[in-house]
Amino acid sequence: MSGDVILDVREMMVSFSARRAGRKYRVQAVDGVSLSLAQGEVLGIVGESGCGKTTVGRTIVGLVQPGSGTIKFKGTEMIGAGSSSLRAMRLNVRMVFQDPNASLNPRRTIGDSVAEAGDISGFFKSRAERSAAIAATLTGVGLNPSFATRYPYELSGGQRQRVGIARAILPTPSIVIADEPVSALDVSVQAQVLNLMMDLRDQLRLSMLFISHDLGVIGQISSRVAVMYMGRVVEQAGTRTVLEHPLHPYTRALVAAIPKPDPSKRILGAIETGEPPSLFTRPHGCAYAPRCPIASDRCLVDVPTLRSVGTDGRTIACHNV
Ligand SMILES: Nc1ncnc2c1ncn2[C@@H]1O[C@H](COP(=O)(O)OP(=O)(O)OP(=O)(O)O)[C@@H](O)[C@H]1O
Repeated sequence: MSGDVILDVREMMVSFSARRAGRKYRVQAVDGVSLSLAQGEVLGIVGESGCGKTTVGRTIVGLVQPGSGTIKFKGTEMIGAGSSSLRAMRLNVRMVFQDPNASLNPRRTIGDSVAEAGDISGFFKSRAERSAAIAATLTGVGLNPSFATRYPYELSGGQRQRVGIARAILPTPSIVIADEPVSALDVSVQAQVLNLMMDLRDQLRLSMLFISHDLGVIGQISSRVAVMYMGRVVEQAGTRTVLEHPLHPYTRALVAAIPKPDPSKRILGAIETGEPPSLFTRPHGCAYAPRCPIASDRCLVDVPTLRSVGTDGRTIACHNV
């Protein structure tokens, strides 16, 4: 990784209480995740539904409290920080949510939604400045400024997600955490919204955490990828390295599952053949062992920790590669 680190997460642990068959459990949604993000970098976080990706993003922006760990934004610890540091961080680290229908208030105009963070923080000096900033931001995400007086129901899904992005970039933050920002959209619209995010990354010099279950989508926008499985990072490396030479057996299964133009060349990975994981029945050793084609006896008892492999900053948690 090059450049200044602006976000540094160490050993993040997050658990939730859950009920199953009348009994109360604590499930460990995030189990010791460490990540860092450099200025202008896009780090993809990929993994199956329930692996804890969203919880990592929501914890970084302060929507979920971690059990332990550290979250440093530009060198300042955010967990337990005073309200002025937290306010500054909230304005600088913003989230684009998966479902623009759920994240936009149906009773607020688009302009009011886009200006919300600026309004709360006292960013705008005058009504005129506020209106101009809304118009410029809507234009920047490819929407006509006249959308400011409209309501979410008047917009298509793709337009609503553009509003979701506009909300996250006014005022301009340092970091955008995009949680599955295209997965609720039609395939034809996905590419347009992805292109918009890449343009904004370049124009505004944004750093991004880009969360997706789809390694194909992650591959288009991210410079590095962290692969998560059951609350842990199992492999982290440059995107090309991950896509062209995946090492962890789970990463290999994810890469094999990326749709190929020729369906006969599509390999069925273990991810499609094994049992999906459950946090209620976490295995003792490596969480992936029950689905892993190369698991050994050690994997059933001993949790692998991340170690460096090779020279390009790749880390991997596997006993057998
Ligand atoms: N508020 C909550 N209360 C209880 N359990 C939760 C809560 N939020 C998440 N979980 C549980 O934590 C685990 C991780 O969820 P999370 O949403 O972070 O995963 P994910 O990888 O983002 O999956 P998805 O793509 O389906 O959102 C899941 O088992 C989920 O049910």
